[in-house]
Amino acid sequence: MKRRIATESLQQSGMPTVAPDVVAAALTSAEYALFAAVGRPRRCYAGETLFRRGDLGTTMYVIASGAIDLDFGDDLVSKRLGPYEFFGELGLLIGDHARSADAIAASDGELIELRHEEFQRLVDDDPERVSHFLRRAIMRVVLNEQSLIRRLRRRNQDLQTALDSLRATAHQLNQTEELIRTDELTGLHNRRGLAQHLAERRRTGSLKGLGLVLVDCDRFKQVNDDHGHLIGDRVLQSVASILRSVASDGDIACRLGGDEFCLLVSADSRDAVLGFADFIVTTTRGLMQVPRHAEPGEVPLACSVSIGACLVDDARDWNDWYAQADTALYRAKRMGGNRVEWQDDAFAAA
Ligand SMILES: Nc1nc2c(ncn2[C@@H]2O[C@H](COP(=O)(O)OP(=O)(O)OP(=O)(O)O)[C@@H](O)[C@H]2O)c(=O)[nH]1
Repeated sequence: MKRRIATESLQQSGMPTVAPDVVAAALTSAEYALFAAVGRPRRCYAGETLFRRGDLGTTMYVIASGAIDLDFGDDLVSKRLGPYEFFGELGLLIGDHARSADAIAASDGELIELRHEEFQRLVDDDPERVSHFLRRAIMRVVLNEQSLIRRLRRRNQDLQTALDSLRATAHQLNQTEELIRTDELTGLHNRRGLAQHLAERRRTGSLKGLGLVLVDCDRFKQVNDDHGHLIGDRVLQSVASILRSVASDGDIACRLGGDEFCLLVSADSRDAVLGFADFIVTTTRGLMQVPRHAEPGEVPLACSVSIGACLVDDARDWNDWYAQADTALYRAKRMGGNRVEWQDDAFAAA
């Protein structure tokens, strides 16, 4: 029954059909009698190692009683062989072959050892039976190799699947991290994103030559009150777009919360920082004047903004820079908004 199943599964797998007795791992009783007549009997004991993977060997073994475990290592399936089954035949057939498995006795038992001299006597005594045995032995090696290749392929596929799923998870994590540091409404960095950016710049020593532009919408509450929250959102998005258009690679535009934004830009002089700030104020002003014929009522595209600007002292931290820029922003608000104010470091310290 076992033999029939083995042949059927081979046919299903598209491999060449082989006679059932060729596939069998056990010797026929005639073969066993022949091998037993010339081989050397040997006792083995549970746990005894007959050979290790990689050992060179020229002896073949037939099991007379007991059981032997073959362990091919590398997570491959181990095999347990019983009476009449044989192993180690490649060593005998091709000479000094590196063993492909550990062979360990699973119980006490009897083995028949065959070395080259004994095998030569077999060939002389019964060449026909030995030739039949040889064909089987070779076919068994081929089948074992093919089954090994199939198992390795399957393992490879499993690994590939695991790798794909790891990649997908890493991608999702990246996306989640991106979401965590991004402001949902405007797509700018949020405070967390800004903090990460600053920590990274401090770590790499690249906080020199920066300017801070602190932006706050003027009378934004009124926009919400007059036109509703959705229009308010759109106005915030317009301001965010202007900041984004100014930021180059390495700069960071951020929504600090509500209607407050900031831009941290590469700039090594007051004029350079003021250039960015003026552009933002002028552009929001310009947007407020764009005619909106398609819109019912006077729905604003933007609102005016107040800006406080300063140069960043890399020996200090965010709280100091923010306080410095905020001093200027507060002044701009007090003066009616829609303008830029500058704050020197010395003035902040005073
Ligand atoms: N539409 C909208 N409104 C927001 C959002 N976040 C905060 N706000 C509103 O923004 C308004 C900010 O109001 P205030 O802090 O008083 O500032 P302001 O009205 O601009 O006044 P000044 O800064 O003094 O010119 C509040 O009414 C908040 O409810 C948001 O995500 N969307």
